[in-house]
Amino acid sequence: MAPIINPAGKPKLHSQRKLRRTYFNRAFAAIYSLAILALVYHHALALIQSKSFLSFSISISMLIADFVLAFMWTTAQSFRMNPTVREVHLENLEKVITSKENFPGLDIFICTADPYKEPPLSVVNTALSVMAYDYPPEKISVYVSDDGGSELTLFAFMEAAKFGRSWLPFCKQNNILDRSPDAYFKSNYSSSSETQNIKEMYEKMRTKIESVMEKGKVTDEYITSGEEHEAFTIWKQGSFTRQQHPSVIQVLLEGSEDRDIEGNPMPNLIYMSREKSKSYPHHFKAGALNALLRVSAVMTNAPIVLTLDCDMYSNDPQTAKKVLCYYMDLPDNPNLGYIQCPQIYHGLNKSDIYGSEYKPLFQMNPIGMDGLRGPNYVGTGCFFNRRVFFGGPSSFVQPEIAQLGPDSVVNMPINGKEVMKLADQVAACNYEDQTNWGSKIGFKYGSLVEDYYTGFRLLCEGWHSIFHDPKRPAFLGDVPISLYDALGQNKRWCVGLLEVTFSKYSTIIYGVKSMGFLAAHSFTHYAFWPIWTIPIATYAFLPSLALLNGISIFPKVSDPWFYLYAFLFLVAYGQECVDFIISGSTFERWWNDQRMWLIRGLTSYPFGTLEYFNKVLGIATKGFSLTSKVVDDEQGKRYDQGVFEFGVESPMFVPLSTAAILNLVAFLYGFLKINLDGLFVQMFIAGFGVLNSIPIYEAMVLRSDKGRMPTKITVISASLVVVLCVSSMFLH
Ligand SMILES: O=c1ccn([C@@H]2O[C@H](COP(=O)(O)OP(=O)(O)O[C@H]3O[C@H](CO)[C@@H](O)[C@H](O)[C@H]3O)[C@@H](O)[C@H]2O)c(=O)[nH]1
Ligand SMILES: [Mn+2]
Repeated sequence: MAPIINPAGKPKLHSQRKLRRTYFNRAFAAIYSLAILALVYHHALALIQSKSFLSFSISISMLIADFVLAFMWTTAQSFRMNPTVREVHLENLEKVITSKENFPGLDIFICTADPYKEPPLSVVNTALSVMAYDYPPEKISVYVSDDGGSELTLFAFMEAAKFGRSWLPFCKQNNILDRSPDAYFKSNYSSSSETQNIKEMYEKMRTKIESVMEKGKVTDEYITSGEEHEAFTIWKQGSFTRQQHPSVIQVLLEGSEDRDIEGNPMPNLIYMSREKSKSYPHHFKAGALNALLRVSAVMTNAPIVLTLDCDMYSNDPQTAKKVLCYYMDLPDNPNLGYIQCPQIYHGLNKSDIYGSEYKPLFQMNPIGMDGLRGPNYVGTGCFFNRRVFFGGPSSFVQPEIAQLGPDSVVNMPINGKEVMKLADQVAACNYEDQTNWGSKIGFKYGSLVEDYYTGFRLLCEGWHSIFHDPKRPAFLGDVPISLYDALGQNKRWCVGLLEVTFSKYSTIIYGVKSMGFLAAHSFTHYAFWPIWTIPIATYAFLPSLALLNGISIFPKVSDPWFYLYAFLFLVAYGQECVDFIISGSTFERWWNDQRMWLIRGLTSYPFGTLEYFNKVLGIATKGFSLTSKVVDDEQGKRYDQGVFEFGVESPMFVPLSTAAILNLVAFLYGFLKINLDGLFVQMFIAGFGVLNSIPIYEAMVLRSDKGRMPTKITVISASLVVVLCVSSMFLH
């Protein structure tokens, strides 16, 4: 293990600066806070003056809704107080690291969990893209964790190991930028006999992998050596299932022996599927990552660890070196725990209808957090200092066996008996019994957003993190392409976030104590994400229902208080929009992002909250439902055209459609009514709802494709609107 040191008198490897808008943001926040105080006063007044039970109930509902909005706005200001951007000076790196031997080792973890939801071919592409990093290959080890325990995935990787011997030298000699073969062959590369040749090899590999996928198992005709044959025998024993099987660890490439077709060393490539048993919890991805930490410690124990999801391939071969520009400064910054690259996606449709880019979450807010303690960990594209997994900077937690410690030096062949035996032992399902794994050591257990939770805990322990967001994205990933998938993912996040919110490591108490007010508040903003459902649902239903009953709940246009509402709404929305566009997006994408925020407020946020409470009460739990990465052709086409995909009879769509219909009814009613005095704001809100709901109406009425709104949902929702309207009439 090469030490990460920085010789004195070093050239500058990276620099940072505060964004110019910082001061504007701060002044602005002060003004907006005053407006919020005025609103509180206005609400208090309304509450005191309310004359009936009904008006009191309405006032208190609006007060709570606005309180939550104000709370979320306040926590979000932490992202705006000290935004910091960084730049690396890669050209100076070779002045600091003068020979290959001095590069620190890099262990890369790739997680996959289901060959049918995460096609092995694309996992292979991810692996090849990082195996081909511009970095000494003898320093790279790629570990693939297969929680699906699938021979199909192992087979795909055996093929990848063979293809890699040609692919790596091809990339390096031709200075290819897209080192995921799939991305490369989809780009407009210049054709030559060499590229033809390599493309043919890729196609051959692809056909093989796909036909094995179709068969559902690896039959003898695909096996070329006795060694391979032996590797698959374990699956042939009848008792092997994905929930119950012994660990499988296969070294597919060994750097010290295997060479590419040009005779250069290859990186290590290791396939592993940790042992699974129904009687032990496996902790989903966090469990997989901890098994990876241990197995890699036994084999290579590199000081830098990169975690990657199977659907996030490397888009820039220089990334590992760029990251070194931060790591080499470690002596000056001994608490640097991890370097997070943003999640950026390929294949988004032009206006990103599902807001899948999550631009604020993945690209804008981390800049703000970087100026505080550092960005949150987002599960993929993150380079860790291995040491962070063993306690805080000044409180080392010793693992149970010395070989797992960050300072242990491995000098045995990774394929040797001794190493393999130990690897098997640490990949066992009962290995973590009575140990600190998941609590004080490794990735933390207890939340479905193991990434957010682990990052938060690490920063609380005293580590810092850095946000690395170069112009050419370091990694590119897949997005969910149906509304149901997008919301399902968000729902899982909500469950995970609430698990943190209500744990003893809550961001508001433990967080503030450990990392200070502002930094903790950036985490609090996410911890409370699901409560956005309160104001969104209130605003979706209450103003419309009141409008239908002729009850005015906002100030008249002629009332000076009206301007307060107008200011609060326009300015908050305006600032979000401007920030969005400044950070390189479009108005259209911002519009869809805010629409998805509203949609989540009626779907994944409340349903995630429900699921969380079910889990607490011990009623059914879903666990980690994977986001599907497989694209149905028709569905893909609709996505590319920017058409919303409903299709599923999900209960989540019921509140959404109900609100959409109600807003339309209220808006039309208001339109026909002549005397609108005092109802303008409610008309505006209903109209805003209608504008946002256009794709929903289309899906209910105009479309006949498979992605339309299921009739059942439309009927239930329409009936609910009737019920709501009638019962509200009885209330006053
Ligand atoms: O039991 C499991 C479940 C999942 N995974 C892997 O976890 C990754 C993320 O799963 P995915 O279904 O793609 O979830 P997303 O919602 O797209 O992922 C986001 O949210 C997760 C937390 O909920 C983070 O772990 C991810 O990094 C982040 O990209 C994938 O590589 C899976 O193979 C496992 O290894 N084991
Ligand atoms: Mn994913």
